[in-house]
Amino acid sequence: MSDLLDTRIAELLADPQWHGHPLRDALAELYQRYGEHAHALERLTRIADRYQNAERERGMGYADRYERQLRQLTRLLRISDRYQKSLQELNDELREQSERDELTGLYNRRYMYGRIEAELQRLARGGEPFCIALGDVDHFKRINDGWGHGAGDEALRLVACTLEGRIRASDLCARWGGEEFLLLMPQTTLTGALTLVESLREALKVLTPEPDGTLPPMTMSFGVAQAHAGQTLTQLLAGADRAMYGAKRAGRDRVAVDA
Ligand SMILES: Nc1nc2c(ncn2[C@@H]2O[C@H](COP(=O)(O)OP(=O)(O)OP(=O)(O)O)[C@@H](O)[C@H]2O)c(=O)[nH]1
Repeated sequence: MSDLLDTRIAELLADPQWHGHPLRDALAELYQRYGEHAHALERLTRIADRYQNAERERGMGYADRYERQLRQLTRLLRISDRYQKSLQELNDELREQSERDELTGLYNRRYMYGRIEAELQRLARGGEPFCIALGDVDHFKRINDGWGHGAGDEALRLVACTLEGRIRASDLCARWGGEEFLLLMPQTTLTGALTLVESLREALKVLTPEPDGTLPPMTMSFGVAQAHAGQTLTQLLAGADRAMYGAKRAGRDRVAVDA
């Protein structure tokens, strides 16, 4: 039955003026039967469709079915690969974040502890000499107090960038805390370390933290210590710290060695 006729009959049956008409009840019954038949026909068609699909499936050769399953499996594998890749990326990102200082992007103290410890173990097994240097920005408090914390942060980022940009790929630079930075120089003798740290000190002197030059030039004091076989991490760090405070006491803007 067309949709139009369907609507027309439904309207006639609903219209009160035909209530009591001798043909109305017959039409209503016919209409209901028609609805039931249409519903039954629809169900039969659905069953026939399913049967046809099942037949087609049975008629498919093993090779076709195998091909289809393989395609489904490949699709699943691709999805799982993508999922694993994003998990791996997330993992790498989290690890990277846990090793880095938020302000400067340099390695943090925790990461550096592990690296220095590993170098000490290498040295104890007869590895090559290595050095560390602890650097502290001179009179940094003045920058914070005079130009605000934001300018202080910017100055620290500039120092980090300068140090990081001038060391060798095998050297490591970390923000030790506050305005302190630590350098790890593997396979480096004391003479080599002093040459590098001196050049860093010189490079820092010419830094002007803001483009308009409103901040005073910055200087840093460094303490350098060479690691000895059998030394503990705490002993080595204490040596660099002593030397750095020696440099401060001697007038700042200099490099001192742990005797
Ligand atoms: N803006 C900023 N300031 C920091 C940060 N961490 C530490 N400081 C500041 O660094 C300053 C360190 O001051 P001090 O330890 O007195 O040393 P100093 O002024 O550098 O003087 P000397 O080390 O003796 O040359 C303090 O004012 C701290 O608040 C930071 O992440 N951002």
